[in-house]
Amino acid sequence: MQLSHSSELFRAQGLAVGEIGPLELTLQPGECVGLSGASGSGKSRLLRALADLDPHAGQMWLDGEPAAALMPWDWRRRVALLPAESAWWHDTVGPHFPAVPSATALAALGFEPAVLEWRIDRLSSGEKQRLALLRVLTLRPRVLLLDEPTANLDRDNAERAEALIRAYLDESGAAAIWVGHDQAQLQKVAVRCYRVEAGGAVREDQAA
Ligand SMILES: Nc1ncnc2c1ncn2[C@@H]1O[C@H](COP(=O)(O)OP(=O)(O)OP(=O)(O)O)[C@@H](O)[C@H]1O
Repeated sequence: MQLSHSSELFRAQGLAVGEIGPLELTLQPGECVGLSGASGSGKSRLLRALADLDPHAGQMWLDGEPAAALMPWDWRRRVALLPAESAWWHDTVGPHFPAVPSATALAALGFEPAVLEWRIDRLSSGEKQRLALLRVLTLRPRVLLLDEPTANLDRDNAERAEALIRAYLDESGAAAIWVGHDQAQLQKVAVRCYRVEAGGAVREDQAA
């Protein structure tokens, strides 16, 4: 089925993984929505299902095209997951980037270009988190799946990350789903919020 809502960027219909869901969600260009819930409620599993990384029920569309029409790797490049714990497999930072990030982009998260030469084993958890955010943005995804993207950051760096993500959504027309525990932050960054309830039901959070 092809969808023809001209301004609709993304749709998930009946998305469920195990007992988590179903999630009914549409995203417009530039929108960021929040996803919260108790620890272990299933937020990360839902993000992995949205990235088509794990088997799931339901259907998804991007720019009107069904997920099934795209190769899984192509879907994951367009609907890109920033996991809570990033993976690093080269010795230094630079080779992990599909395209060299600009000095401006690095500076936006507090780095000098020399960071690209740094060894991975010297990175702090917050440095890894900021660099992983820059890395996923270089893919220029249409939908960003953000799993607690500022959990390891101090307030200044968290605000820098929030501003960079907002600037990317505004400039590209992409959308984001932001998993977080900090309700004040979610209210600031998200246009609306969903909550994974005990038992796995996902509801729009009217209190947010
Ligand atoms: N492949 C899987 N199959 C079955 N259960 C799983 C699988 N992966 C994770 N789980 C379980 O599902 C539950 C939800 O995990 P998930 O990582 O999605 O929680 P979360 O809401 O993101 O939690 P947190 O806020 O602590 O990061 C956990 O109890 C976890 O052990």
